[in-house]
Amino acid sequence: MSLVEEAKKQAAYKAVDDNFPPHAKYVGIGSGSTVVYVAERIGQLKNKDSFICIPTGFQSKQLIIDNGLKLGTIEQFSDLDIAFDGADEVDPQLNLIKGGGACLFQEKLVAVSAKKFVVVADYRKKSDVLGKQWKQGIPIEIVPNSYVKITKDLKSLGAITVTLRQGGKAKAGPIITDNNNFLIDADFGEVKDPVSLHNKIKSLVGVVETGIFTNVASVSYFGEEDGKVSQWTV
Ligand SMILES: O=C[C@H](O)[C@H](O)[C@H](O)COP(=O)(O)O
Repeated sequence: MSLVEEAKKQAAYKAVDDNFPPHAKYVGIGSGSTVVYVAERIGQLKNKDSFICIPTGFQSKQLIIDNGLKLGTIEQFSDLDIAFDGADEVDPQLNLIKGGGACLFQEKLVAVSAKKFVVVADYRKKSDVLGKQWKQGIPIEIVPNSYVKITKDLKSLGAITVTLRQGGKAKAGPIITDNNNFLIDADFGEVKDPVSLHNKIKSLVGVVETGIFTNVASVSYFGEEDGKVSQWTV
């Protein structure tokens, strides 16, 4: 296992061990490569038949199924005891950039529905200020036919570059999210005021959600290069 992969695993295992409520009924499971180890650890719990897991997208649903956990939906269970998820960048106030894996709307829905939201990440995600480490831009989920208008609007708001994310080798054309939307990456450089930037972007017609998460995480676990796990809390 590579250093980064080991760091992800250590952070995820400790996050579950420290935070999983003994009598949890409803648990949110996020998306990405770090949360794979969260699902693995939760799948090792002896009482895993006593709670229901709520996914944040297709990959997350598969993780729940593959680890022998009970699956539910956010429509059925909208008050969660806890949720775990990864992040692309984390600042010391626990503002986050998320959506590098094209999931963000369902992730935010699950995160804000949980009494406690725990972030799991490796050492590369720590940052003084959002936008310093994660150079790809702020992921923004949009309704497909609004992309031309929103591209212009984001530039007016100060975006340096605005890119309609492509599906890569496996798909000619833009990536389609789990909610059948498009995804834009807008580079605003270093984001000094994430709440204000989120609010401005969110007010544009056609924007479904932004990948700026503020005032939602209460603790973040980071797997370090030396094999230890560090924590930031607010
Ligand atoms: O869209 C993806 C999610 O926001 C992920 O949680 C985020 O990209 C972090 O993923 P990873 O754990 O693979 O770095």
